[in-house]
Amino acid sequence: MNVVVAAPLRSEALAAHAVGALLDEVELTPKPGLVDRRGGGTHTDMTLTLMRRSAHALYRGFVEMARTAAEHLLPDQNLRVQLAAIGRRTEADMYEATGGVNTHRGAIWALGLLTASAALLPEGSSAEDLARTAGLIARHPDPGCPAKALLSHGSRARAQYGVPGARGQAQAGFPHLIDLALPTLRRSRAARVSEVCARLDTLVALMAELDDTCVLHRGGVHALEAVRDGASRVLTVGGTGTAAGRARLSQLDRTIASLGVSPGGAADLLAATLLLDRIAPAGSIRAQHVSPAMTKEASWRN
Ligand SMILES: CC(C)(COP(=O)(O)OP(=O)(O)OC[C@H]1O[C@@H](n2cnc3c(N)ncnc32)[C@H](O[C@H]2O[C@H](COP(=O)(O)OP(=O)(O)OP(=O)(O)O)[C@@H](O)[C@H]2O)[C@@H]1O)[C@@H](O)C(=O)NCCC(=O)NCCS
Ligand SMILES: Nc1ncnc2[nH]cnc12
Repeated sequence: MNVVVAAPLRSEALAAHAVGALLDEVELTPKPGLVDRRGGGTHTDMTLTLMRRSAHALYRGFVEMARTAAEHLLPDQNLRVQLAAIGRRTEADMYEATGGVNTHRGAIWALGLLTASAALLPEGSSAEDLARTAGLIARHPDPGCPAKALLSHGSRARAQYGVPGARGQAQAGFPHLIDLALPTLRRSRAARVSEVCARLDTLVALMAELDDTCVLHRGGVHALEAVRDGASRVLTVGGTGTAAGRARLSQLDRTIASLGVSPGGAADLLAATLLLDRIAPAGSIRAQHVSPAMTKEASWRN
């Protein structure tokens, strides 16, 4: 049964799910190269405590994004402008909480867009509809984007290697979430591996397919190929729920440590997957099954 929650409370519930998904991601262990319960991975400036503090600091921004979207009704240019302003304020909250470390910039982007689209659509909407609507919002231009944004690691990697990066992923409606990560999470669960292994399989599936600008920025194409190849090798022997898969995950951990890279984009998309899993459970309704009477704004969802 879907419980309809009043808009302000729903915004807070969505924000709590977004923060919960970020915490679930960071606590997941062992994650190659990333911050987890073992330590900072290949990051010299991040710790588990810092990542937890960062996740909590984003709550206010996610509430604001959800409230703004709920009041707005349409995924239009105006909403994009408002979300970008809130997104930049939320980045400032992150930097304040972390003493200037970029812990969750990509996550603010991905989970912010998904939180906003969940607030915009009827409760119980499917993951596909949430991701597609997030993509509609992301495709509008961002006139407030400062010139210095072109100097970000992601922008440089996109220009140098011609990959779509975090922006392209969102604008395409998060295909890696819908076609890869969420199906992997649910398939692994159905195979009755532990929840930790199901989440690790999801991370590894993302690492095997993503053009992660974090990896490209630090290690170039050679490192990206090594990461993707090592991750595929975990999956080809049945994933992290098998002894062979676990051995290959350890090998991937060593490879990534020796390359000194970090799959930060895959980590963000794992958190986004866990958010969708929380707010759009398997079997949730698709747009074509939503009565137009449920919302005046049904047309843009079809
Ligand atoms: C559109 C924006 C995402 C800006 O994008 P851009 O590419 O210009 O900027 P980046 O700052 O590089 O952010 C992209 C981050 O997204 C993650 N990511 C990477 N590849 C992908 C991918 N293929 N798909 C999805 N997501 C991806 C990744 O984030 C994680 O890594 C961060 C650490 O990165 P970095 O600073 O490079 O770290 P280190 O390697 O550790 O640095 P050194 O130690 O080497 O110095 C970490 O934060 C993770 O989150 C990419 O980094 C968007 O941010 C934007 O426009 N924002 C403006 C506000 C806005 O519109 N908000 C919308 C509100 S809903
Ligand atoms: N666990 C993690 N480690 C490093 N960077 C990240 N970005 C998002 N999650 C991360």
